Order: sequence, then structure tokens, then C-alpha cells
Amino acid sequence: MTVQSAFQDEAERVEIVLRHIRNQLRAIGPRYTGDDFTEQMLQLQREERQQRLEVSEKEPYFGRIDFQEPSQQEPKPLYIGKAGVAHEKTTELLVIDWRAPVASLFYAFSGGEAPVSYESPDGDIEGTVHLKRNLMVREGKLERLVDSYVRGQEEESVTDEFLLYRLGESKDNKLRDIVSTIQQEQDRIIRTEKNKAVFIQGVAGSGKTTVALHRLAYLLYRYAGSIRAERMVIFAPNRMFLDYISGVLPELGVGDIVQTTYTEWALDQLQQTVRLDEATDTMDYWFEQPRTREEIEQAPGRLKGSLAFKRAVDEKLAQTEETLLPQQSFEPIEGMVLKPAAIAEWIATDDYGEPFMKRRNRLVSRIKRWLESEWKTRRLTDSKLKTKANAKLNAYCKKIPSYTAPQLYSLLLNDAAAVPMLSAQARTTSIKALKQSKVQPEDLAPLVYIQLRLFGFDNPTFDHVVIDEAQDYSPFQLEALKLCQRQASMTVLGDLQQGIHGYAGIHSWGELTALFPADHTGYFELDRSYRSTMEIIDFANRVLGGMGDGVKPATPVFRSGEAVDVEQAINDGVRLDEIVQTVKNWRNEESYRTIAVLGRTARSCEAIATRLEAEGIQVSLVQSKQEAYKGGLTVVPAYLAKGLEFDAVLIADADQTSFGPNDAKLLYVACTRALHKLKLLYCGALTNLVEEAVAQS
Ligand SMILES: Nc1ncnc2c1ncn2[C@@H]1O[C@H](COP(=O)(O)OP(=O)(O)OP(=O)(O)O)[C@@H](O)[C@H]1O
Repeated sequence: MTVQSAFQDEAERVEIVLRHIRNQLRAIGPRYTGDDFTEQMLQLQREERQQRLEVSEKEPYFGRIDFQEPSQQEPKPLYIGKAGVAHEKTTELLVIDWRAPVASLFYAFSGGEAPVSYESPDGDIEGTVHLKRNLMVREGKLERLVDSYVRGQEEESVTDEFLLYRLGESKDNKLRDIVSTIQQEQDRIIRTEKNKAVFIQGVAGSGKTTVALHRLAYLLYRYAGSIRAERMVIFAPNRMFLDYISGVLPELGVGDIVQTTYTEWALDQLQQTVRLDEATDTMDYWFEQPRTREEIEQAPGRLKGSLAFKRAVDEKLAQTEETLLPQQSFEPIEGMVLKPAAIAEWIATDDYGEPFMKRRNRLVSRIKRWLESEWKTRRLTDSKLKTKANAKLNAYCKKIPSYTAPQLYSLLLNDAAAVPMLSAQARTTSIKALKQSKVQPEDLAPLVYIQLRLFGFDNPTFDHVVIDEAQDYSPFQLEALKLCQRQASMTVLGDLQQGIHGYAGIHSWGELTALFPADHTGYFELDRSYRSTMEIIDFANRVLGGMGDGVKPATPVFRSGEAVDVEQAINDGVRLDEIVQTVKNWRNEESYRTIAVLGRTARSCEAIATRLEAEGIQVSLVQSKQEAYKGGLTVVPAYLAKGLEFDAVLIADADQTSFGPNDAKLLYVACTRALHKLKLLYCGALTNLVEEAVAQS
């Protein structure tokens, strides 16, 4: 078959399938708005179906794989799309959902004539692949067809032409789905079984965030009925990042997943009884001035996030549990005595493993009931005596300890011997702040952990938890999250090479993987970077120097682009002129839809934005509490750009003062934001990190 006739056949099929989709959309009928409950439920189902069909109408499918099982006469073409579509009359599958077991063949197959298999609910199904074809449908028309495998034909090239085409496209302001080009190593992670803590160490641009979002969509499909979207949660570093990734799940037909930051979630759990101390902006402290390695190691975030600190909290909680049993008898009136031994028996028989405060409140109710029953048994009627007895009851119950999380935390901080890892000054500062209900970010994990241990987790437990940028999390943060799941089901992703928040986060993955049983833990590495050109990745790898942390360097996909530019400006005025000129030039390039100027500090970014605005250039200046990501031309401090990407990136102050020897990871983050073009500008001495990178090239 010629390429033209294959294209013609496929184009006709696209039209036929689209006709079916549109027929089904029409058949859905008008929206039900009445009060009948059953009809309302049916309406919800119809809406979900409508959403799926609308997704299919935009792009019915993107791939075809011809598979033949030994029992079949000939290979069967299987078309893979974002959502499954069945023939409305015959129920024949016109399109197979990308998450279906058989669709894994499309992603896992990488050529060769040997039999392959996929895992189905009935066991492994073996067969041979005859064709693997990528199809690009836009606005209802077939635009592109690429065969990456035809059985019997010599395999021409190992590069995935279709992938390169997708990667070469320019970016708008949102992350996109990648269902049509998911790579084998990514697919394996997406399809990992649910009840595991899956860790992903992936280089910058390896698709970690994207893969985690696709995994959520996969889990919802694979475990439909047993897990629910509203019980799944994504933890992201900030609101702006959540905005940036907000398009992917709806594109995959998934809604309702909780998306939050650890800070927001923790403050909610604590019912807003504390607030973050605005006076000390952590980012400002750690990024606006150079900090030493020692300062980072001894940072409060490292100490309070450690397992040693959690042990201290556990110890205090255990001591608290012991205080539940009153030491004295309760004697509301003479001769009516409730002895500690009797209470001890109640406590022992009433122990359903519930949190301390629930047990405490139940004990108080039981003592009250005891008094009432004694009153009735003895047929007492004297109301004065009753009032007196009730006053004694209240006094007795008040002595049974009752804590809020901040109170118990304060008790711990006041006990110097219990927290030897904290300096007297660190303790006093925290105690003082707590008195005004103020906390630092590093106090949130211990506080929320105490809250959950005291009161339990009232919401339904999480079916699945995704933690993005997990290298910035402490072991204690994950310990608190573990209390919100019956069995760990997590996707934890990050990159140690981008660990710029070392003052709070981990320094090796072992710090987090050790929190889960080995047989319920998966560890994956993604080394291929899909975001940036080869030139940019090579340059960024050199900036980072030795990898350390036991992590491999990023391997670029074979996508070549322009060389990285490093330019000196003779003084600061010229540097600002050059920034303006570069931005103007880049804005004339049609392929650069998103451009970023990255500065080392928030202050330097403000100066750049002011200058650009004075030239009449509209700028989006990103600050630490930003909620939305607007795209276009962005001026952003390097430490806030983590997770984002832009067609072209200008690093505006690549000098030695701005990027000192401890800033390799920060500069690496900055460089790896660029998809197609990277330029570094400096005034005075070039940072050694780049000097060495250039010398190595
Ligand atoms: N299989 C793929 N096909 C097409 N594009 C891909 C693929 N995998 C990743 N990408 C693209 O690579 C870019 C980087 O993806 P993503 O932001 O998920 O990576 P990341 O590992 O989370 O990066 P970082 O650590 O730098 O935040 C995105 O534009 C994404 O669409």
C-alpha cells in the first residue's frame, strides 16, 4: 500500500468515526433539570459521557496498532484515543481508551518481529505486531501519518519522528497531555499498580509532572468503582504551578481531583488555628543572599523535618497517652466512688486504636453516664446534692488532659531535653511565635502530625496522593500524609539535581523511601529529557558539574537547536539595554510564544520588569505569592521558575556574585526551563559555574 492510499484510507476512517461520535452526541438529548433523584443521577452519567465524546470529537484517536493473536486469521487494527468509543448499534470498539490493557502495546512496542504480550484481566495475551502508526487529527481532519513500524519492512530509524515533531512545537501557557507520545519508560510508571509508594527521580524535563497526572487518569480508569477522583490529591509547590498544570486533567477527561499545596492543606487540617508568620519570608531569607552549606545543614527545616524530631513528637504523644488515666478516685458524693482501677478497665476495653482526644472525650462521657446511672440506682432526688455532684464531675473531668495540636507542640518545645536537636534560640523563637498563633513552614508537618494523632483524619482517607517536587519535602511531611491513608498509595516525584530548597528538603531519596515497606515501594529513574534541545541539556549538565547524589545526567532526545549564547555587558546599563533588545528580537520570532527573563533575586527581577515596562513592553512579573501563570513574557526569579517551561529563556545576571559556588542547582534549574533557546547575560565576572561549563565544551 502506498503512503498516499494509506493516508486516504485513514482520512476516510476519521470521518466515519467522527460521524458516529456526533450521532452519539446528538442522541444524548436535552439536559434534565427536574427534581427526580434517579433522573438527576442519570443526567450526571450523561454529562460524563458527553464530556468524553466531546474530547473524542476534538481528536478521536492518535494511534493505530495492528495486533494478531495466534488464534486469529489476520491482524486486527486497534485505534487508540483519549477516550474509548463504541459503535452505537453493534458495540464494536471504534476507538480503544489509551488506558485499556491492550493499549499498552502501543506504548511498549519498540519494533522487532518477536511475539509480544500485554497483561489483561484474564492473564497475559500474546501475539505479534504488524503495524504501529501515529496519526494526527486536528479540527476533524487527518493532518499527519507516520508509521514507526511495518512488519516485514526494514526499520529505518530509531528516532521517533512523531515525538520530535511534538517536541518541536512552541508552548502556550499551560502544560499539555502527552497521551499520543507517552514513552515506554513513562508508560511503565503510569501503569504501576495502585497500592505502592512509587518514587520517581527524573531529570529536568523528563515528564515527571506530566507522567504523574497521566497516572491519576490511569488509576481512575483501572480501579473504577474502588477509587474516586475527589479522594485523590495533588500536592504542588505553589498556586501558580497548580494553575500551570490545570489543563492536563480536564484534557484527559478527569475532574474533581483535589489540588493543593502542603501549606494550604496543613493549615486547613489545623482549622486555621495558626497562620504562617508573614514577617519571615523563607524564600526571601534563603534566596536573596548567598547562604553557606553549614547554614543549610543546620536549618530549622532540616531539623524539624527529620525523623529524629518525629521521634521526639511520638515520645511526647506517648507520654500524653499515659496521662489519660486519672490518679485519683472520683467521689461526687460521699460513699459514691469511682476508682482509677475501674476507669483503667474502661480505657483498656474501650481502646479501638482511636486517636487520643477521641478516647479522652469518650472517657469523659462514660464518667458522666456512670454518675447518672449511680444516681438512678440509688433513687436520689436531692437537687442541691445533684448540683454539687455535677460541679465535682466538671472539676474531675477538667483534670483529664485535653490538648489542641499547638498546645501539645508548645509543651514539646518547652521541654529542652525532649528536643536536643533544637538550639535554645530556635525553641524560644518558635514558642514566642506560637503564643501569637504564628508558625514557620517547618512547624506545619509536626503540627499537622500531632493534630492527626490527637483527633484523627476526619475526611475520607486519600485513595491516592501525588507529591510533585518531592525533593523539597521532609520525611516528617510524608509521615503526616501517611496518617491520611489506610495503605500507602502515592506517586512521589522530584529531582535531587533541582534540590534548591536543601534547607528544608531531602538530600537523598533514601530519606523518603525508608518510610515505606520495601515490598510496597517502587523506584523509577527517568533520564531522558524531552523539554530542551540537545545544546541546552549538554550546557545545563556541564553547569551542574559532577552529579553527586548518585544521580545520572540528563540525556537529551535527539533534537538539535541553536547554540547556547553567553554574552557579557560592559556595565549594568548596557546589560539592561541588552535584555530589552533580546526580548524585542525574540518577540518577533513566531516560534517563541512564551519567553522568560530569569533573575537571581526578586529584587533584580523587579528592576528588569520596570525597565521593560518603561520601554512599553507588557510583562508578567512573578512574585512568591502569585496565583496564576499568564504565559507571554514572564520575568521571574530563578527559584520560582521551577516546574515551568518557556520557548526561550534569558538568564539576566549570570555573574559570579549572583551565582556563587553553591548555586549550581539553581542555575541548572534556570537553564533547563528553556525548550528551544537559552541565552545568559552577565556584567563583571562570569559565574565560575558557566566559565567551567564553557571551558569543557
Ligand atoms: N512523552 C512525551 N511526549 C511529548 N512531550 C513530552 C513527553 N514527556 C514529556 N514531554 C514534555 O516535556 C516537557 C517537560 O515535562 P514535565 O514538565 O512534566 O517534566 P518534569 O520532569 O516535571 O520537569 P521539571 O523537573 O523540570 O519540572 C513538557 O513540555 C512535556 O509536555
